[in-house]
Amino acid sequence: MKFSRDELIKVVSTQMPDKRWQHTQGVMETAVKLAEQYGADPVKADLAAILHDVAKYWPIETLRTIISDNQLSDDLLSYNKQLWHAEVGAFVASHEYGIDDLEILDAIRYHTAGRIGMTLLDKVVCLADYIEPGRDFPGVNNIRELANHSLEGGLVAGLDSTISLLVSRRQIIYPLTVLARNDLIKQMEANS
Ligand SMILES: Nc1ncnc2c1ncn2[C@@H]1O[C@H](COP(=O)(O)OP(=O)(O)O)[C@@H](O)[C@H]1O
Repeated sequence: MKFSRDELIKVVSTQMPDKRWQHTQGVMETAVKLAEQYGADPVKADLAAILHDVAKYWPIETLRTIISDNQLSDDLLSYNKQLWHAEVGAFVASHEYGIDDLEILDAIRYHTAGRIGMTLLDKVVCLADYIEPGRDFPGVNNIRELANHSLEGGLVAGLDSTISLLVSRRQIIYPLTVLARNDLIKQMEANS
């Protein structure tokens, strides 16, 4: 079944604490602005942002079951659980909320890890997740500043901050994020 935007907002907002819904609203606002600035579709950016964290607070065993029962990218299951909600979010958007636009589904799926060959919409949603107004972590203002001038530059700085954090905690890095970062740097070099 297809949901209206208002219906989506209602069903998604009830699946997370207020604070996370506020974050989602910040991502909606920022993703639309970035889409307008960098030539992505603002309507798709808004929908992907509404849904990006829909599964963030689902029980971890539910996420694991959905990923393994539906043959979603199950290499994810041997990496950080924090990555799982993005894959499940795309699945739920498609199977429960009738989103059939692959660009929107991919932007949800890759909003945390990134991927090689990120689309404009992937980049917008992933960067918006780093810099929405409610975010407050060391270096966020630098990422915001870079994002004013370059979508890829802002995103590389965002991914670098995640990679640095993981390195500093000696945590295992899901390699797709490193590949995404390298690919964005290549794109920037090719365009300079
Ligand atoms: N490549 C990766 N490998 C392992 N963990 C990762 C990777 N990328 C992101 N993460 C984890 O996911 C977290 C960010 O997930 P995100 O959905 O943006 O959550 P939040 O919105 O709560 O910051 C990071 O802080 C890190 O712990």
